[in-house]
Amino acid sequence: MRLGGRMQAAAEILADIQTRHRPVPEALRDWGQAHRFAGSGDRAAISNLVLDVLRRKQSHAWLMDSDAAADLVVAALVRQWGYQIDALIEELRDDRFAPELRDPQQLYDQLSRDLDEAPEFIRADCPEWVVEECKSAFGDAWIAELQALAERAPLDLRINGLKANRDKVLKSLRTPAAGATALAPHGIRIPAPEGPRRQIAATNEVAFAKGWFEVQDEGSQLAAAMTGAQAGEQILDFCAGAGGKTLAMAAAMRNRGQIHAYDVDRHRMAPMVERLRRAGARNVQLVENADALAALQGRMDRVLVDAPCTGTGTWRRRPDAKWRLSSDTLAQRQGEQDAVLDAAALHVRPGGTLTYVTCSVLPSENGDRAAAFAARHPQFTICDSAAQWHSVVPEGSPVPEGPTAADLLLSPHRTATDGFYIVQFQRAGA
Ligand SMILES: C[S@@+](CC[C@H](N)C(=O)[O-])C[C@H]1O[C@@H](n2cnc3c(N)ncnc32)[C@H](O)[C@@H]1O
Repeated sequence: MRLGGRMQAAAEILADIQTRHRPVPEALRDWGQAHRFAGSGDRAAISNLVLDVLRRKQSHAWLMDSDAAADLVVAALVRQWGYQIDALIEELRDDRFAPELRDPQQLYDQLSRDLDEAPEFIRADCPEWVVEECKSAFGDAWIAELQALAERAPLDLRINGLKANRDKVLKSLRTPAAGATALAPHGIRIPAPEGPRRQIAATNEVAFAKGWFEVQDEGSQLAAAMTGAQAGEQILDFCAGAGGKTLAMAAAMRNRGQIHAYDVDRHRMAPMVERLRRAGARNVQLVENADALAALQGRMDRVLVDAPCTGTGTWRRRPDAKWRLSSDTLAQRQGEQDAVLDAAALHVRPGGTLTYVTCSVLPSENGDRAAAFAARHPQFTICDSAAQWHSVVPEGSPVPEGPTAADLLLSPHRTATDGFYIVQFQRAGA
């Protein structure tokens, strides 16, 4: 396919997402099934274009004075893919599948408007109703923070120390752009490809099948490391899901001690069985029902709550979620977060720790929930995260302090990771 056909396809898929409120992966898959002639390069380019438009949908629409999908696609090609307007017009000139472009002068005038004149939420490319929360999370840097959340994300891998090391994985990948992550001790980063290019399919690698690495954002790797899970300890991963952090803790514990992995939705844990086998992790026990948790009460050295949240910290990877988020969903998550913290806290032994993590940057899911928990549970005090941070990351890495300075707030702008909030409590007594 030539560029015009790809643009047309992206516009059709965007219209489908908009009008039928469909998740992006579903809309892309259906388009692919209905257009089997499209090669893998076409599919990658179309998918990149759709996701790029969604990342900057609002500022594109403001500049173009239109939220028509075809106009947003043109804006993405110029603003995100680096096309010069003249070159774009030239490339589309004899392309019969290309969408009709506006008059070149009008295009030029619109795309060179000064975005600084747009309202703040347009410059930040976020829903207007989250502005106050974002200001309170990031202060003066909030627009830069939100703009960083509107960029493409790299692909991060976590080396499984039970089976491999960084050099071994880097050699097997043979991807010149791959290198060590700046903060996470077992991470590899492959930068996001530009324009239409495809990211490597890491899960098709032999090294992946052998369990040498997992795909995991650097922020998520750091969140798991911040639990401080040590060999020989008893750990409860209370919101284990498919086990991203369980696997990271199992590797850190060198298979010694025990991780009890629980999730209220046990179906979510099913993929973990195969992931654990592949990783050679043998110290994880899946807890399939809440009754079985009773035996663990008051006995755990560490409990991790990787709480259900709005996922605002992952907007780079799931830009459609940004536009679907509602204040009702946010309020619902807060209730779930309080409940899950209260339930998980029962399992911490005296002197043990409780780590609360979200992949959100919104204070009402983060510091506010931590403060409310501390007020309800005076036997838990907030630990100073800085010492633990320094024990995980390379010397001299600044502490990405959260609002209380004892907690942490990671973000694409601060730490070049997804957005994560991390706070640790210690239960009184020894
Ligand atoms: C952010 S996801 C966990 C991701 C996982 N820890 C990982 O690293 O791959 C949050 C999980 O919390 C689970 N959850 C929600 N409410 C819960 C509750 N009350 N008790 C336990 N798990 C809960 C959800 O089913 C979901 O799988």
